[in-house]
Amino acid sequence: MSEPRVRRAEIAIEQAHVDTVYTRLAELRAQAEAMRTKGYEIGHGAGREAIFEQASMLFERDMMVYHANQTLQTLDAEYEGLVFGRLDHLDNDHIYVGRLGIRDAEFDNLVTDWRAPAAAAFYQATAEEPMDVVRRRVIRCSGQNVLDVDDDVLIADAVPENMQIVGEGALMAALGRSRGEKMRDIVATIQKEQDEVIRAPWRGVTEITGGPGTGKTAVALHRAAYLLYRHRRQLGGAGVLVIGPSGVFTSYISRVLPSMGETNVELRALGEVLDGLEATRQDPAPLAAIKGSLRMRKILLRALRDTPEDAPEDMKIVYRGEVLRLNARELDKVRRKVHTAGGPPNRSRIRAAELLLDALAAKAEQHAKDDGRQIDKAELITELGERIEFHRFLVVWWPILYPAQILRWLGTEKRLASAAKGLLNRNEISMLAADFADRSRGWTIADVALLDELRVLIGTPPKSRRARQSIEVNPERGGAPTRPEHYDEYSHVVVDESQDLSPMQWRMVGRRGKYASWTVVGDPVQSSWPDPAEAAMARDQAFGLKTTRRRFTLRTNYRNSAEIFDLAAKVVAGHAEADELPRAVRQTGITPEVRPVEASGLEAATQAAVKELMGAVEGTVGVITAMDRVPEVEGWLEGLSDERLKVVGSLDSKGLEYDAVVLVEPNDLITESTTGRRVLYVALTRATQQLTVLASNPDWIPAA
Ligand SMILES: Nc1ncnc2c1ncn2[C@@H]1O[C@H](COP(=O)(O)OP(=O)(O)OP(=O)(O)O)[C@@H](O)[C@H]1O
Repeated sequence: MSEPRVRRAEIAIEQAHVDTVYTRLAELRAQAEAMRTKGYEIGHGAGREAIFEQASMLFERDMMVYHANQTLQTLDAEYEGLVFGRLDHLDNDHIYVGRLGIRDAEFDNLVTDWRAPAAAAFYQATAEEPMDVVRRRVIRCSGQNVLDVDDDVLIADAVPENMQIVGEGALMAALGRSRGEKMRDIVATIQKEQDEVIRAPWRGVTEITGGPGTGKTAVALHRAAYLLYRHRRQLGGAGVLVIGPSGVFTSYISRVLPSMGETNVELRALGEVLDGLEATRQDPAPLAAIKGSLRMRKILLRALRDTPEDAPEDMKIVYRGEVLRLNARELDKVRRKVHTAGGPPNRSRIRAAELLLDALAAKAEQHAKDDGRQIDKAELITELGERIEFHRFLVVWWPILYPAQILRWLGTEKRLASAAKGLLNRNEISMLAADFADRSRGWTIADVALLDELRVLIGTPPKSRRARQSIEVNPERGGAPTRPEHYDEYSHVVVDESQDLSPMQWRMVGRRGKYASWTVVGDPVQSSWPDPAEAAMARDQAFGLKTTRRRFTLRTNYRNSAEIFDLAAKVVAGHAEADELPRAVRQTGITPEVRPVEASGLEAATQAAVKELMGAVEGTVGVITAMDRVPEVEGWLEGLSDERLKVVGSLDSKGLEYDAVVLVEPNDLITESTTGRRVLYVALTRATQQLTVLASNPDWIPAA
């Protein structure tokens, strides 16, 4: 048979199996629906039964509804091709590999879940170590239709006569395809070096390093799905948290886990880790460097121990006809004494009241001594402690504190200078105070870590502490748990772009992973954080005492064409060891264009380049520029609004990718931060197919 006919015949064979799978899926769905309905009926009968029977019925109902909902959720996930692989073994048997395990009514396997041990050979078998696999087939589907098949032969001598072989490389085909707005899963083409990371043990800390486009993010997400599948009992209940650099990034990766049927993973951007906040704004580099450093912890601690802004400066109270008075210095002494005990202020008001009463008693004793009298101290404390005016004083002198309020106080240069003595210089103090004083633009991403630190330092007032609930499982939401505020019991935490976390951010994330194992993804060469040693220390503290640490390095760049990556590698040549740069596997024959442009002609040149690239690629086009130029460049492109087009600042482009990129003024990226070349390297490695650089100054590219 000719190649197209063989291909068509093989597609038809796989289509028949895929049809069987979908028919079975519909049956399973109907069964789960029926179970849910039955569950609800049990609940309705409960009114007429004895109390203990009611309770057990309600429990049974909840469990049935919960399980039915979970099954439906798994079955209803938006699978982009439920079946994607087939392994033909030496013993002439074969299995299908898919996003979900499915058995027929006789309990025979129709599809093996990709995470099951039996499917491991799909990713691990090679011609050198074929693991009894003769042919590995990738099946490409759109919905329920098989579009194509692609084979690897692993034991050439064992191919039986009736076995047909089709295709020339599913991986290359997948890499060459145009990109949409959201990242896709890679279950069908996970490579061996990636599979080892995905299936590494769950305990301890797993570090994944590697250059741009090596699949670190993809691998970390598939690892989360794998761990939940294999260790659901240990990890599922407490939950998995995935931290990414920005909301744009978490939105970009948001479809990957649901497409594998995994909905019980929380994705949070660094600006959203603290409940109730969604910060998206980046600070300019010098401010971010201060806000992220560990010096801030000391500053915050001193700030919250300072006298609150509206606190009264002295206290007067009448006891048995005599005025007892505490002046500012005496009150300060009491305040310091309360803080010396080290408790969070919002939990220390009782202690503050006790010490104030002690100070008042000491005053009364002093007066009495001067007059040659005696007083009963216990009686005084009881009587004054019950007085309404004492309580009125206490609530303003020792108010309940709020994190945002403390940062606002630091907007006063004098207050900040006192809290930052010996830690910040005068320039830094003015810059930071001016920033905290101006709240008109909302919080920045770096502020969120400060607010979270303050939340813990200040403590929860006793009443709201009591109101904290444990995890509630809501069966109506398909089992997705509603977690209490500031939940900190995740069983596994994934941190992406970890090279950029500041020490204060590591502290914030560490708080959520006190009991967790970790997967930490990063590339030091792409770092925009200026003090890696301090960040490494804070990171190690976040991991706690966990001793097992394994590290994997991915070395193949699957995103960029080799031509694009060659250019990117040049700009970090002096900032990276040769083995820190990955190898790009795909040649396109299209070299990136570097266009010299007059600064005055940038607008027109950007519009022209964008139009060209929109015509040249099918998928997304990203325009990357320095952070503070984003609104200006957006203005230039207003007339071209198109869903495929996005303007993004350098720091916000981390982790993203586009079919084509227009990079506007690379020199601006270098000068906007202390790690400018590394940020430029990030920007240059976002394109899968085409890159155009518009530069009014050639300094950004080192001379050959
Ligand atoms: N085995 C694979 N099969 C198909 N596509 C892959 C594979 N590995 C990676 N990719 C694709 O390569 C691109 C880059 O992957 P990813 O974003 O995970 O890389 P990264 O290492 O996190 O990059 P960066 O450090 O630049 O953020 C993505 O489009 C991803 O889907």
